Formats: sequence, C-alpha cells, structure tokens
Amino acid sequence: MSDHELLRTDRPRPYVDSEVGRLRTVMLHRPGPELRRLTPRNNGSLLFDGIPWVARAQEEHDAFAEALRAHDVEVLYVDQLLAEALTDPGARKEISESLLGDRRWGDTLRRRVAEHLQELDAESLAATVISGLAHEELRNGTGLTYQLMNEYDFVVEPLPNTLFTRDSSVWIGGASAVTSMAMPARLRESTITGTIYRWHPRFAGSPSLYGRDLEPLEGGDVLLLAPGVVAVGVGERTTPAGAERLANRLFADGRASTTHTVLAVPIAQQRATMHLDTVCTMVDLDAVVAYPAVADTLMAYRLTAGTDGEPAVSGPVPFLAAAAEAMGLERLRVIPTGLDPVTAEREQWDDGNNTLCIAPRLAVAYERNVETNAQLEDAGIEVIRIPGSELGSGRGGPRCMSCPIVRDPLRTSEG
Ligand SMILES: NC(=O)NCCC[C@H](N)C(=O)O
Repeated sequence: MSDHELLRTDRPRPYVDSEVGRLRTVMLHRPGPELRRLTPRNNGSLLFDGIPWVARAQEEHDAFAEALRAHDVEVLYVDQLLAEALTDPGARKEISESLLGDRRWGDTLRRRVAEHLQELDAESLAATVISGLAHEELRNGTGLTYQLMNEYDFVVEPLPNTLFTRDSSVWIGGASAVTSMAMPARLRESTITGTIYRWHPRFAGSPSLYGRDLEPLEGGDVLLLAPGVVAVGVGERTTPAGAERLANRLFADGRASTTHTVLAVPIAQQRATMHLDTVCTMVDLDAVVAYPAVADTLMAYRLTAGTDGEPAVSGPVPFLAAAAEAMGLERLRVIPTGLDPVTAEREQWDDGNNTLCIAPRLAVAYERNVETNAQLEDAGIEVIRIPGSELGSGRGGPRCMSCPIVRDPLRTSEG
C-alpha cells in the first residue's frame, strides 16, 4: 500500500454499536507460518485441539474473506496493518521493547535477539512477532540460556491464535478497547492490536477506552446487544473484575460510547464455553442463535452507572429476559443450535453458535453445522456458508475470526 493510500481520509472512522448493523470494514488474520509451528507437543498449550492442515486452513480463510468482500465488506489484515505501522520508528521501538521484556532470556540472549530484530525490515518484523522465532532461526544465538534451550523451544513463542481477531480488541462506539488476555499463549496478541491502533494512520485519532495490563477481558465475551447495551461473559477468559472495569470505562467515557447497561453473564469455565460467543451470537435486531442447554440457564448481573463513580449492580436475573428488557424489546427470539441434544452439543462444539452478522438477518456460519444452519434459515436468517474443517481446530468460528471495525450505526441500518 502506498503512503498516499495509507493516509486517505475518506475512509469511514471506526465505529461499532451493535452486532448486526451493516458491516463495512473488518479486521481478519489469514493464518500463516505460525500455524506450521503447531505440533502434538505444543498444540494443547497453544490452545488448538488438533494440528491443522495449513494450506487448507488458508483456502478456507480465503473463502471467508471472499464471502465478506462479495457483500461489499472491506477486509483488513493484521499482518499488513502491523507491517505498515512498523514503518514508524516509534512503533518499531515499542514492539521490539515489548518482545525484549521476556524474562526467560537474560542479558546475553536479550542482546542477541535485539541484534536480530534490528536487522529485520518492517514486514519481516511483523511476521516474526506473529509467527515467533524458533531456536534454530536465531543464527547469532549464544550464551547459557540459548545453549540450554531445547532445539524445539521457541525464543519468541508463535501466536497461532492471532487467527481469532475477535479477542484481542473490541471497538465500542468510536473507541477501541485493547483487551488484556487471560491465557499465556495469547498475551502478546493485544500488543499487536495496541501497536496497530496507536501507530497505523488508519486509526489515528481514535480514542482508546482501555489501557494495557488490566484485569482479564477477551472480545469473544463482549456482545454489543444494541446501542447502549453490552453483555460481557464472565468465565474462563474474562474475570468479574474485567467486566466491571469495562463497564466503568464505558459509563465514564460518554464521548466514546452511549452505554447505559452492561450485563455481566457468568458462564461455565470450560473449553467448550470459553467465551460467551461460543454459546450465543446475534443474528437479527431481536434474535440470537444459542445453545439451549446453556443459554436457557444463563443469569445476568445488571450494571448501570452509579452515583459514586462505581457501577451499580443488581440481579442476578435470567439473561435472555434481562437482555430483551435492556434492549427495549418484548422478548429476544432464540434460535437453537440443532434440534436434539446430541446434535446441539456437537454443533455447539463446532462453533454453530459462532456466527458473524453482515447485516440484520444475514450471517456467516460454518457449513458443517447443518442442523443449526437449517434452524437459522427456518427463522428467516440468510446463511452464508463457509468451510471450516481446518480453521475449526482452533475452536473458533466466523465471529471469533473477525474484529468489526466499522458497522453502520444501527439506527440508520435497514431493520
Ligand atoms: N471468541 C472466541 O471464542 N474465540 C476463539 C478462541 C480460540 C482459541 N484457540 C482460544 O482458545 O483462545
């Protein structure tokens, strides 16, 4: 991209106030060399349930991006944005320093890595940040730490979950919230989003709602149910303190968001339900696709702006009813994952609930979730089916793999 292209000012400003407003711009990450680092020895700690066939995962991801472009959605890619941001010496310094803070290394290895990073151009540095640095790739490695490392160890750990751009940041209103991730394998992903939003001209001037190193919160837990109404799952990835912090920031920052209600929704601390968006996503202004075994029993704590600068808390109350009330609806339509419990359990595991809305009643979903997709169509939702046999091994679907940057404000979208 040319400098001229980078600095174009006719681009719409980042803005997202719902899950279903017409999607204009989205940030994805096409899986790359970082996925080739996955082995049976490390896939568990790197949060993948299998070893994906990388070329096929890339084809599947390209089909996802193409489906979005075919609906006039602009697709931005993390590695390109990061490489463009890293042409600024300030961004380069910031990201190098964050890598060099690794306390496992000691001074000698830190100096060697610093020398290695200095030699990389912006594109290679961006690639290294995402795909990591294997022991053998550090040609100048010396010192005790380096010598005692196993040949299969990484000097810089790869970030295969960069694929799931949903989790390391969230746009709410016109502000970004760079999240603080819970799992060690994903911590550095928010360094990447933070660097992009701070240094890339495309995001210049957009306010930031959220600082770094706060209480754990991941974007997969954050559902923008309607303008002013946010649900936050609390479980394996987002702590109660993380939800409370987000609510406080939203209530305090009237410029960035008009949030009046945050619903904190405890979910079971299990792999299958790691984020709220694994059990429930929105597919219309008044409809969600949800895993009945969990969604029907979810409760919510209602947070509203308190008088003393601390959120006021009430509840718990049944989540779906509380959501409808806060959204000004009589009720929220619930479209179930599959019909029988076993199919529902299988399709929930394979991200049947994890849809990405392009507009009200127009959702992207994995083709493999045949029953859930049929339920959606019966309920009047148009389903854009994409393949996901390899992508799914990381346990994430179309919503997890996308970070909306611009959606039409809901009030001006066609309903
Ligand atoms: N929002 C989401 O549910 N994201 C999926 C994240 C999957 C990733 N392998 C993880 O365990 O964090």
